[in-house]
Amino acid sequence: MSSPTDPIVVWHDHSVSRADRELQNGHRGCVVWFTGLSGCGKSTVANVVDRHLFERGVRTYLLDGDNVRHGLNATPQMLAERYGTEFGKRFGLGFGQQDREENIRRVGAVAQLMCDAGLVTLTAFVSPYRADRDAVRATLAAGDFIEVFVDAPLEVCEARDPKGLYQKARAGQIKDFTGIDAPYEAPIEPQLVLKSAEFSPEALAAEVLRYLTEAGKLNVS
Ligand SMILES: Nc1ncnc2c1ncn2[C@@H]1O[C@H](COP(=O)(O)OS(=O)(=O)O)[C@@H](OP(=O)(O)O)[C@H]1O
Ligand SMILES: Nc1ncnc2c1ncn2[C@@H]1O[C@H](COP(=O)(O)OP(=O)(O)O)[C@@H](O)[C@H]1O
Repeated sequence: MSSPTDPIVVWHDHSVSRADRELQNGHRGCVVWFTGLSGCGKSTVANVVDRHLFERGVRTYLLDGDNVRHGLNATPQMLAERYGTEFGKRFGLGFGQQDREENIRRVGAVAQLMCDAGLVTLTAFVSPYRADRDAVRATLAAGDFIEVFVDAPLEVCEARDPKGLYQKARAGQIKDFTGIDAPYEAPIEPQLVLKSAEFSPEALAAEVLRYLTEAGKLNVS
């Protein structure tokens, strides 16, 4: 686990450790990182996993791209309404490569804090760039980052198109749309591959729960 250092901003150790929290929770903290094309099923399967874990008494939380982009990683337009255009331009995030890099960096830092707090932290972001996902993995201890590739063919995602975004992207109304005119770099060695064009959300969620159980994340023995 590597963290940057700074002579002015000095790390302060907590009096309550991650191990203390995991013992109280009765399970480990970790980050379950769902990645895949828009429309592949990240949010759906992550929500099913979230619900099952919650019902089993696991302390869990779900960070979803669409939602985080309304607050922590709001768009320039959203920020401009309250903070002004210049502020929005400087801190708001769109979908260019560097904005996506910053989106993933910020949410990766939040996921690291939640993992350290002993939460099973689920993240559902397109996160198309391998380097961005690898940078998050590098901030976590070995085994804490569980990469889940939600794998559906582009044509299936486009046929689903629940928000009509593929249609707008094809019409040139949205630029830099993943899979259309922006790349998606599939994971090379993910911990899990979920074939979301072939199996139901419940079946895919069961695969994730099975992995977490077998990896020892859902107990502290
Ligand atoms: N240009 C472009 N490319 C991809 N996706 C777009 C774009 N514009 C808007 N959207 C909608 O935003 C959601 C993706 O946000 P993410 O934060 O997950 O994207 S990323 O990780 O920064 O690539 C994604 O949500 P999901 O469909 O749930 O994946 C899209 O609906
Ligand atoms: N395993 C699945 N099988 C069939 N349809 C699915 C599956 N997972 C998701 N869907 C449907 O596909 C669409 C996109 O799902 P969503 O979870 O929003 O994808 P993402 O979060 O990756 O954009 C939704 O209409 C959803 O109901």
